[in-house]
Amino acid sequence: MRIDVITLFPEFMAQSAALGVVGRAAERGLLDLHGWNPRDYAEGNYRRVDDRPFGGGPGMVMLIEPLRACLAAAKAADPAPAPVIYLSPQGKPLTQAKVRELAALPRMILLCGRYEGVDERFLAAEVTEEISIGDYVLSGGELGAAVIVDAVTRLQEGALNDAESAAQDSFEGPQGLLDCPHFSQPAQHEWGDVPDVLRSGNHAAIARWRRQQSLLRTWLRRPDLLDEASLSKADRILLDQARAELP
Ligand SMILES: CC(C)(C)c1cccc(C(=O)NCC2(NC(=O)c3cccc4nocc34)CCCCC2)c1
Repeated sequence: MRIDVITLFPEFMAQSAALGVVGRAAERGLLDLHGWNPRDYAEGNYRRVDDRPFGGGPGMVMLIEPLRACLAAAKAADPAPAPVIYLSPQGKPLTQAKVRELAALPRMILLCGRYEGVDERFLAAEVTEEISIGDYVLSGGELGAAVIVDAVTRLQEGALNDAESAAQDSFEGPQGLLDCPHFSQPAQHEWGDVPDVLRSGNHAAIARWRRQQSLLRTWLRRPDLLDEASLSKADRILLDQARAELP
């Protein structure tokens, strides 16, 4: 998949895509990531990319023309059609379903805002959709772009090895439940012992315990992710039992 990121800080994107799974996928040619800096397309000797907002108020606004020229250059770099996605607090919340949809595309262009944002006329004319990674104040859209690059790259065929794929599947699960607790060495520790079932070698009991923990945690911490109506009978019994055992 090709991803072009329009950002005043292309080095940020390069860094965040150089490590781990994403870095490896890029090496394998599964991800073709390009950064484009609107400042390289700004006219005049000051190469302005921002200016003061009409109507007054604090801060600056990113100008139309440098973004327009920068986007045109990015589009021209590859014949494949690409949605132009603006990372924005006004966007639709990013979900794994959306990540799967984006991961299936041949290409996408991500636009990152800085300052107070982008001239609305550019958004109206050039942006396909707006996506938000969460409800908090950020300094720029680059972290949102990095989130999308990571989440989408993990889903590229061949990006994950078998263990990583299994982990991804467990995260994504049929219902998208929260993860169960994880333990490793030592079995005994001053902060507690590993639950006996995990050391029992009884794989059915282990799978049951993990499922029950995921169900219980999702119900306790993120009931919005749990659609109890669509739970299987077995899952409903596991959850009821776990709730009954709560102190
Ligand atoms: C949500 C909240 C608190 C009500 C809110 C309300 C109003 C403004 C902001 C805010 O943060 N403005 C700054 C700005 N943020 C983002 O780009 C951004 C923020 C959050 C999730 C994102 N996902 O992608 C991009 C995201 C970066 C500089 C250019 C203008 C946008 C926040």
